[in-house]
Amino acid sequence: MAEPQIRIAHAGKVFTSAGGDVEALRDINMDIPAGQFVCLLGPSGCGKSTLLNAVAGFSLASSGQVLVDGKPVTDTGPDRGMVFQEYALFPWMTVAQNIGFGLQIRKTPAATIKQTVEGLLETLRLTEFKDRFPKDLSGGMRQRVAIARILALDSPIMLMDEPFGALDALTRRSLQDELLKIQAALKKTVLFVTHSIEESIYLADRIIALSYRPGTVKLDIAVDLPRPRDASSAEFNALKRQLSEVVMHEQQRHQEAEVRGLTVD
Ligand SMILES: Nc1ncnc2c1ncn2[C@@H]1O[C@H](COP(=O)(O)OP(=O)(O)OP(=O)(O)O)[C@@H](O)[C@H]1O
Repeated sequence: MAEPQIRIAHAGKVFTSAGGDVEALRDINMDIPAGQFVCLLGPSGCGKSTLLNAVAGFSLASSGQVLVDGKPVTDTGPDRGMVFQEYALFPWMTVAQNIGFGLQIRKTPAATIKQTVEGLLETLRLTEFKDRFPKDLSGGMRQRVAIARILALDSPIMLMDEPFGALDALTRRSLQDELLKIQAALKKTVLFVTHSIEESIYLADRIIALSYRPGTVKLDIAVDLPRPRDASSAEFNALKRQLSEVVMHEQQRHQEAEVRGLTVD
């Protein structure tokens, strides 16, 4: 069998601070093949962002292994592009400049940058906004720019941390659909963090639900429903019920821990 593109083996993460240690992740194991769309699901504080950051190389695992294409992650890299919830765009650059920035850093020839940026502006329906600055865009458009920016670098892996969490329901659905189209066309591997059960079922080939602190893999399931997925179908709702039970249970542990001011182990 082919090597997985991302392998996480017995990974753990402990944050050390003056107030004491926080064990955010414990013994996380998963193999993700190239081209798979994986949603990491769980309530606030279960370690979803911590796990994504360990794959991105922003903040490394404190134990175990995180491998990308067989190599341990020790730093960020061009093979992994990240999209955050808050739109991490450069406010002083136009849409087109934001999209082309990574290529400019790589010293890509200007003609190639122009061609790539124009193609992405079209794919993400941003052409008429190319000369605007981020402050003059809606939230949905800013996230389109953020997606275009990592597509420009052609990273095979897209890491997305609640990218649509701040958007209204309609904009969110349209970006979800665009992302699915892009992923199907470009065969990217996507690791997508969300706390929305519905979003995870709508998007994912596979859903991995994490438990509340320390984050462990609570459930790892394939979603085989045909696309586009119908959120009102019986199959969709059966899966929603199954996942709700898991997530609600962890949410409850989170709330109890907050009330007691304690860490749940
Ligand atoms: N730098 C840090 N120092 C100490 N504790 C941290 C640090 N970063 C995260 N944590 C703790 O680790 C746990 C996991 O945090 P993380 O942000 O990964 O959760 P999450 O599932 O992404 O939550 P959310 O959906 O709220 O972003 C939390 O309890 C958090 O308080």
